[in-house]
Amino acid sequence: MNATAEVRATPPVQLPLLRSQAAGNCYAASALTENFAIECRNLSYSVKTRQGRILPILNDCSLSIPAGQFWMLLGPNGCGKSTLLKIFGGLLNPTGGSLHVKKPRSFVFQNPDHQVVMPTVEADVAFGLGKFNITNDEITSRVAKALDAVGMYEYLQRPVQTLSGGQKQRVAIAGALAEACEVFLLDELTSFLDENDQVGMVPSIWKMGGLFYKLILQPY
Ligand SMILES: Nc1ncnc2c1ncn2[C@@H]1O[C@H](COP(=O)(O)OP(=O)(O)OP(=O)(O)O)[C@@H](O)[C@H]1O
Repeated sequence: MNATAEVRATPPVQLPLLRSQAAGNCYAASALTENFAIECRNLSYSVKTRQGRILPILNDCSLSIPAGQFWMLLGPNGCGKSTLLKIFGGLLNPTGGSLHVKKPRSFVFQNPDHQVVMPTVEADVAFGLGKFNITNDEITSRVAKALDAVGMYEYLQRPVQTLSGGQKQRVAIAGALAEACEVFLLDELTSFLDENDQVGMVPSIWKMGGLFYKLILQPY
């Protein structure tokens, strides 16, 4: 991904279209601030191939995402959206540039099979809450609210292996919502959902996560 990637705000918040900036331009001189939910400057990421060649994947990516807003990053297949999101989620380390992401943050993978791991829907959504110092009642309440937000409350006791791909994706989203993180990172959140559900999901997440900062990445 280079300076051609676009970041667009999605409804309900309308924001001007931004473009990532080339290295050495407006961001080069100043330090990152904590004013943004996500901010990166001149970020790069490369991998080493089996032949020992350095393969650049991200090159000079700069963007600033304000807190409390819902953003979508659009770009063609293979341009580096997932890689950038994984860097924001702390799953990959950038090889260059600077980065600030508010914490805690939660990440929803493109493929829910990589995320939905517990035997039942209820257990899966509650899984990530084990790391918080909260009561069982609070866990039950958060699980119920998160499942309600994605239209899956009635599936509370369902074994996850009986769910469809789209239902699993909803459960994965509910798991992230239940954690009530500062930054909410969704990689192609609607890839397993049908057209109607895609339209409905964004407002549901917006409503549930009104206090969250969100970033969604999808191909054109
Ligand atoms: N570990 C790796 N080794 C080699 N190439 C990689 C590696 N990780 C990513 N790539 C390549 O980097 C590019 C960006 O991949 P990425 O998954 O970030 O793209 P994307 O924009 O999310 O694509 P899509 O819209 O198809 O999901 C692709 O060409 C991919 O093949």
